[in-house]
Amino acid sequence: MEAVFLPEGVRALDQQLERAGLLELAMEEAGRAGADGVQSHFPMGRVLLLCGSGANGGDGLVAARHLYALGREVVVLAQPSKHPLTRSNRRRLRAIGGTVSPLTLPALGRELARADVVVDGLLGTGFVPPLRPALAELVTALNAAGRPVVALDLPSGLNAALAEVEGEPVRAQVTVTFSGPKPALLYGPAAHWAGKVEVAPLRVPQEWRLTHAAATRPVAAEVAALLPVRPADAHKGTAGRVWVVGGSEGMVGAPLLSGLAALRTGAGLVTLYSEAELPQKIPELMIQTRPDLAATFADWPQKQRPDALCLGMGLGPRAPKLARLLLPWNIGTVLDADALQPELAGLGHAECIWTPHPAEAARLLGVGTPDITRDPLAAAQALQRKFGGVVVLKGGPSTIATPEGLLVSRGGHAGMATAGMGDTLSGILAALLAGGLPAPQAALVGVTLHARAGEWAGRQHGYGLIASDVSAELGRAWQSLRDDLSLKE
Ligand SMILES: NC(=O)C1=CN([C@@H]2O[C@H](COP(=O)(O)OP(=O)(O)OC[C@H]3O[C@@H](n4cnc5c(N)ncnc54)[C@H](O)[C@@H]3O)[C@@H](O)[C@H]2O)[C@@H](O)CC1
Ligand SMILES: [K+]
Repeated sequence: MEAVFLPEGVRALDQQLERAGLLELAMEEAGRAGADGVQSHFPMGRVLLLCGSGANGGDGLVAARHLYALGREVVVLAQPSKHPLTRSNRRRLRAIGGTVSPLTLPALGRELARADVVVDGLLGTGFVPPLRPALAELVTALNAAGRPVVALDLPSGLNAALAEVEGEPVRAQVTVTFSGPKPALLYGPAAHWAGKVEVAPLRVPQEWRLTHAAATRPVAAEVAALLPVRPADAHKGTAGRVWVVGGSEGMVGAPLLSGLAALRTGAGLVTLYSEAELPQKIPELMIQTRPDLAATFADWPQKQRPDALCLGMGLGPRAPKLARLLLPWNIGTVLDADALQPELAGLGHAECIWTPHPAEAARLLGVGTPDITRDPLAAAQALQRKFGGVVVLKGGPSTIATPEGLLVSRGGHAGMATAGMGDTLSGILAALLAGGLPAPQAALVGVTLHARAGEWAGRQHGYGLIASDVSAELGRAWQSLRDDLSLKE
């Protein structure tokens, strides 16, 4: 389980490490991980290390010592520092023969011309934006030189907490981040400045990391362990009955995509309820057309209710009314598209999953879309508190808010930014709920399967993949996730 950190969490963890007498060792490990990152990605040539005045600069000085000890040609330009560990690591570097020169614009210009790779140890989680002009000038010169950069913890000038970019941060090819990733390394546009992100967890107790984490990012084997296993005597009635309630005049494709995905995720029986005529394109889907769905469901006998509902895709303005009617059924319920309306605040129960994309999330919270995308963790949490149940804030990556905390998903790719992808996810989630997974687990497994199926489909179709290609790959995604589990065992 990887921990996702905000700056305040890093500070609290540092204080705990300091009390235990471990902070110096943590800096040693961080700097060494940075040096290893340079060695594995840029094993040749002269290394220029830029070190700031805080602990990020201290990590840079440790990295310089390791690289020097490995025989690399090393040049260090550093700002003056009052930080005790940064100062002691400057002394250690000098003690083994390394040199440290003042970081000035002319010195930087001279050394950039001779450097093969640059290590950015200027600013980490202690950065408070905006970048002061003197440092901003250095960053601009560094980026303009076009040398490959390995950033320590995060590219200097990025606000670790946010996905947005203010001013010009360092552009890195590789970022070695410590303890766990920060939101700026996970979500675009900030993450685009970080290049390839490698996590060096540092050998601190896992509970300490998790205590101070803002969110967690489960590894594949942890998600795979949640995949439901069906008993050998399963039949279509026990494999989960899903109702997809959606579609309207001119919007008939969306519920079909959800239904297809539910089938491909293993739902035993999938029925589509719609007020519009839906084309019978998939013979395994049962289609029920009713002139007035609210009247149909109003006195539906409890015994004949499905195991899970998938509500809202292409449903139109009647969606909130139907949601009000169906949420009290208290069964697994996915609310998507037209069912994502602010008037439903507070109606979510433990087994329901709301699946907004950023624009829908903005509508639900009454804010602008940029307010959602700059801070997806805060947005997902605010949605969960306002609506109840579980929230999947869709994106690359998706953010899952449960009553117990926040999760960040892995996987997926830009080719999945096409129409119908959300309908597919909703169907997957409904099938997992119908199969008996509690909503928080269904959300995590569903988002992961969706992303992985998208990766498989992307290998074949590239940016041209369409939503039904993702459903077609769900079986392979499921299987490959299971394989991750057996690799771990
Ligand atoms: N638990 C962890 O994750 C560990 C983190 N470590 C490192 O510690 C770093 C955090 O260290 P610090 O809290 O000392 O902070 P930083 O080193 O990130 O930055 C603090 C320094 O930046 C300057 N600064 C802040 N805002 C600025 C601005 N707008 N313009 C110009 N300069 C600015 C401050 O004056 C201060 O000197 C992490 O990023 C990481 O590199 C490791 O050393 C040890 C373990
Ligand atoms: K940095």
